[in-house]
Amino acid sequence: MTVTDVRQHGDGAALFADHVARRFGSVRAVADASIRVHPGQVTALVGPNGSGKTTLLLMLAGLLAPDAGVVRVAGLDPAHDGARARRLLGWMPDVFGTWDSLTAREVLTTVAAAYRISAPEAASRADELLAVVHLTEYADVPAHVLSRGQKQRLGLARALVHRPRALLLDEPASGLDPRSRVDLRHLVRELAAAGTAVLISSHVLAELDELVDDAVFLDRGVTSSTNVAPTQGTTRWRLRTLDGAALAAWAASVGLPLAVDADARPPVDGGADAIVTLPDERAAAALLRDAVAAGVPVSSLAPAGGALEQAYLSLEAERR
Ligand SMILES: Nc1ncnc2c1ncn2[C@@H]1O[C@H](COP(=O)(O)OP(=O)(O)OP(=O)(O)O)[C@@H](O)[C@H]1O
Repeated sequence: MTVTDVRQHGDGAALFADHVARRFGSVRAVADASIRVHPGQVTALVGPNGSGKTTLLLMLAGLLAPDAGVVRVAGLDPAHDGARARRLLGWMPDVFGTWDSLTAREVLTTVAAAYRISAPEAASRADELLAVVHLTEYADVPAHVLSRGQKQRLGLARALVHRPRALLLDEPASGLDPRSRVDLRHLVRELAAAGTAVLISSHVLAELDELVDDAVFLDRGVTSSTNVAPTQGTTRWRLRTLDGAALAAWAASVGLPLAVDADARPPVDGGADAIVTLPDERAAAALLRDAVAAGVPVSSLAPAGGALEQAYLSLEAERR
């Protein structure tokens, strides 16, 4: 297969964007974005506010045409094969939208009808999905009565009505309580295990760490070169001691560089927090053993932030 063929057919990816760009007047919302999500894969689309995440998702969903570049959904071009591409795709926008007069159940059966799912099948699919997102008791309540988090859950159910092969989730966890976030994680992993490709946009990295297989970072409309796996093993560790002077003296004696931990909550009187950079968990265990043996009162040593957060910060540092 030639490079042109790969671009034209999407490289076997369920979701594929290659050097995609999109402007709004003078604003370059997406400048050069490339992404691949294969069946069964969960990928995070991570970037600061205004970096172009929603714009990129809208292009993948076929709701916005790119000015340049190639978008494919399971090999189909949403611009020319819109109906077939949409049939394969589930889209959960960051806000639920105006479906206010319909009940939760009607929202789902209406979407099912749009996908030409028969009425009996639509009714049973709606019941099934309302149970999945824990909204069964709200089935016959108008959607506008639902809370923000409940609307989010209904939005997720709506995206799943037609059993899509690829799923685009824009900030799906915003407004969800902790229980619903855990449920969302389990549901997304189940969908992926069944072969669905999932792309999740978020700037809340902590909740993505356990969920995603890899991540694409977007900054000012430009993706990092390709999908990157969250770094395995943690490099930055937060060390807290009850005696800052003892820690400083021991670190100096063994040549261990300590960095100030700007994010730490204030330590107890005389105590201190420091960031140490370590290659892996074995090094962390050794450091803890040696510090305690040298009489440093260490009260905790833990990874400073998740793997995704660290990958994101190191990428940001490289770009400065
Ligand atoms: N319809 C539009 N018209 C004009 N500018 C737009 C439009 N949509 C997005 N933009 C601009 O494009 C840039 C990227 O916006 P986008 O919504 O894609 O970012 P985002 O990464 O999803 O942000 P957030 O994390 O805040 O949701 C922003 O500067 C935004 O103001």
